[in-house]
Amino acid sequence: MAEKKPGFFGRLFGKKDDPATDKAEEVAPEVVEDAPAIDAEAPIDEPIDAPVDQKSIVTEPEELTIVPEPEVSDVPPSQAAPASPAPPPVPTDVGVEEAPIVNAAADAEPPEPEPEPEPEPEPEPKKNWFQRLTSGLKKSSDQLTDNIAAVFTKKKLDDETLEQLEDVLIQADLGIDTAVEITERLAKDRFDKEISVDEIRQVLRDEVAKVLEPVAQPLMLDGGHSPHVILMVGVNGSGKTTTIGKLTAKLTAEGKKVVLAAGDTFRAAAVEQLQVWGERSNVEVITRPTGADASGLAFDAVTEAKAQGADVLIIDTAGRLQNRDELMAELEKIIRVIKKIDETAPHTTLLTLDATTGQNALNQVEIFGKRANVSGLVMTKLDGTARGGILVAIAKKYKLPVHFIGVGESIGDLEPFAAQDFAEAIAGASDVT
Ligand SMILES: Nc1nc2c(ncn2[C@@H]2O[C@H](COP(=O)(O)OP(=O)(O)OP(=O)(O)O)[C@@H](O)[C@H]2O)c(=O)[nH]1
Repeated sequence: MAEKKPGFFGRLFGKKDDPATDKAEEVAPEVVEDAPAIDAEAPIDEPIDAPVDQKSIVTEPEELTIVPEPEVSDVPPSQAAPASPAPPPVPTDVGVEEAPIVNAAADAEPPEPEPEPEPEPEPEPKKNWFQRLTSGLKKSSDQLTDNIAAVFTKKKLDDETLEQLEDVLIQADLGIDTAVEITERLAKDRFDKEISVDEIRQVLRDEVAKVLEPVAQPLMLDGGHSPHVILMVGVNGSGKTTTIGKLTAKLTAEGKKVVLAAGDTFRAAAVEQLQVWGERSNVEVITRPTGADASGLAFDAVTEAKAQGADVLIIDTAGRLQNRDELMAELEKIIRVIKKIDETAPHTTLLTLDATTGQNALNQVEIFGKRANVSGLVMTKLDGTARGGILVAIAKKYKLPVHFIGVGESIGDLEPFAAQDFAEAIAGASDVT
């Protein structure tokens, strides 16, 4: 398992001890007043499963990246806390004289014994990051290995099995190039020989790791910029805002002063969602009323974050489909406007990709890459998808750095991308050498 690399932000910025402070009052008052009240129905509430203990973020940054928030509970609230037994019914139609208390007690049936309280279920042992990654990618790896096993009924590697194996790998979204490389390597080394599924998984793991290693790069924050501007882009629902929330928690835990900008000015709920994440890390969220110009907000946010001496400004943007030309043009405008203040900004443009979208993610990288000059990727929702292989195809084709992957909705479910861990998890090969 590759070594975890928390602390790279610290190394880049040096040990500037500037814990984020509550800047909520500094948001322009008229903006706060204009902001609509939080809608209890809004989907933003779903991932917010427990308030974050801010002290633990600041004082125990190492823990933050590893220990997840409690999972969103499937247990309905009624079961989570057993209700106290109902009080005995009070007779209302019996007068005091007609119902002598002593006799009533003597005649009464012996009281039912108190039901034994249900034993508390054993708390699930906390999974480490690699275990969560492996269980997140289980669907992908199970499907892959089942299909490989189905191909290798004959045990001998011949042309037919190689061809079938290639199909299986392509169906797993790994991409044609990687599929061909894997089968070619097998053909070269093992043609006409007996081979087991484990041996194939081993080759699969090694080849996937080879593709991913060059792109597994930590997010580098350039301490020379104040602030380092991160622009978050991607299609609707790909996980931009959630990733910003998780990333902010990491950065503030390292003592960085972070400011957020709610660039999705189309949807009040999107602004509120970012505000909730901002509160969790106790950072300021710059907002404008719904319908305001997103590039104007970006301009103000860079100006404001600069004035505050923030280390990092993260600008959220509205989700947009890559084939909507006018929306992509709006994104280009946001970037142009940011450059008016700092021509080197945005210093990082992160494209969030939803792993469950499969092949369409390739097209997203292509178009966002060209129009927004994407500098790095975050792949979200790798938990529970059978399509995790797409990251391999993207890495092979575009060679863009992959900084983080998300395997859940909670604050701790974002980790720097580690090629070897991913390769092992997707090949289901942690048990083969
Ligand atoms: N399972 C899982 N869900 C995630 C992950 N990341 C985000 N989500 C969920 O995906 C949904 C969409 O996430 P958002 O962060 O709102 O996505 P967005 O890109 O900001 O969405 P728009 O503002 O509509 O463009 C939310 O329900 C998140 O909780 C992840 O890694 N795993």
